[in-house]
Amino acid sequence: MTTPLKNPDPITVDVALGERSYDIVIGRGILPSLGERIAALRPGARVAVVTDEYVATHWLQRTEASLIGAGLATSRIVVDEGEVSKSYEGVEFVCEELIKARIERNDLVVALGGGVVGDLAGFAAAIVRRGVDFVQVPTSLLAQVDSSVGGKTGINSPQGKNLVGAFHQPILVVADTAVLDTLSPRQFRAGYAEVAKYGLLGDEAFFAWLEANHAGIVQGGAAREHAVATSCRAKAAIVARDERETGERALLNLGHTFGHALEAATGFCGRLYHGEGVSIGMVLAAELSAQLGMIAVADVSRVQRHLAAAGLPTRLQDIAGFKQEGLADADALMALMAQDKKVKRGRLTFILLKAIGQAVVSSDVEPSMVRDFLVRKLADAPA
Ligand SMILES: NC(=O)c1ccc[n+]([C@@H]2O[C@H](COP(=O)([O-])OP(=O)(O)OC[C@H]3O[C@@H](n4cnc5c(N)ncnc54)[C@H](O)[C@@H]3O)[C@@H](O)[C@H]2O)c1
Ligand SMILES: O=C(O)C(=O)C[C@@H](O)[C@H](O)[C@H](O)COP(=O)(O)O
Ligand SMILES: [Zn+2]
Repeated sequence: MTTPLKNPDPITVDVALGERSYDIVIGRGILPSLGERIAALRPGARVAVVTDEYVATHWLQRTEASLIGAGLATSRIVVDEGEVSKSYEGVEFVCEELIKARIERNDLVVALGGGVVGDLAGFAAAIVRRGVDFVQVPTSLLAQVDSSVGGKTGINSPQGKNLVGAFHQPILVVADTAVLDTLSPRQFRAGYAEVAKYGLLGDEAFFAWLEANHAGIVQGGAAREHAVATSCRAKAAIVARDERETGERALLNLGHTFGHALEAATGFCGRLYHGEGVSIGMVLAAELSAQLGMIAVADVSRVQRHLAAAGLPTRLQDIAGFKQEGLADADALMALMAQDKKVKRGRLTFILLKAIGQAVVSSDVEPSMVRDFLVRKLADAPA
């Protein structure tokens, strides 16, 4: 695939949810069109832009210029970067700032940032005045392919990941792929885990395309837009069929039962980013699937090889200091997994692989088997 000489037209993906339907608009250099797009949907609305300190440095002025240029009044709320803002303190701060700015029910919140800002601002929008509309302007790869779509919003509890939140769909998603040029290489790679997830859970051809083209996504150009659009189409289709995760949507949690427990065990900090936990979690899910006789061992190796080739951690020992604290303890990880939102009547639910591109939801795995599996994985890993 070659880089086009000039920007092609943006790609629009529809999230078909009846009266809560919205567009995801994807394209290089489309941030300046944000104001016009919002003004067309909500003429005269006042807009509170929620962002984090890093994203603000690069993209806040251009975002505000676009909004003001379209005749929209703006205010700004800047939070600390990182997972620490997805907290009770973080949501209290954003809610109080929205109220102080007199954001009314007919006004708008714009979430300008990665998944942290999207989840946090979306949750604040869901609860301030019992619900204000919001627009997602995702600025990380992870947010463009995953967190800005589907309406899961929320914060972490000290006891686990995303344990307090609400379903609140945005009214528009605007993903300017040029914005990803300022993302750090490690954060770019972490977001890539969620891209690979779509291939693994339901699209073998996309996974094979990623094996050949993942470097092009980093470089930018048409491969990047293709990866973002393919991921958004896959997520939009699942969300449209199962908005509230009563069944099929759980497939989007591939790698997350293990991954969220690892994030909690490492204290939601820079030691392990969400996408990195998902990468290790997807390899663990594939290995568990192989142990259950569901997937060929050669396919598990293919999963691990591709994620490692993309520069992602794939083993427990890839986590800095993993033998410390609760991380190297199977019982502590089991206790963290017991808080997973997919747990039903105390039973863990896993997303398992029958093949690359064929994931299934299972509540049939015996906890003792999972524990033994973790004990073995931890014992295999060198200190
Ligand atoms: N709601 C969902 O469906 C969903 C889906 C996947 C992940 N998530 C959540 O998303 C979060 C992870 O999101 P993330 O990986 O985007 O993390 P993040 O929001 O912390 O962003 C990663 C880092 O990159 C910086 N950044 C973002 N965009 C940038 C840009 N364009 N230029 C320079 N720096 C930039 C941020 O300041 C931050 O330091 C986790 O909390 C995860 O649970 C939610
Ligand atoms: O949108 C979904 O559904 C997902 O599961 C996407 C995940 O990538 C994302 O990390 C999500 O926040 C996890 O959801 P949770 O319900 O397990 O907190
Ligand atoms: Zn995720």
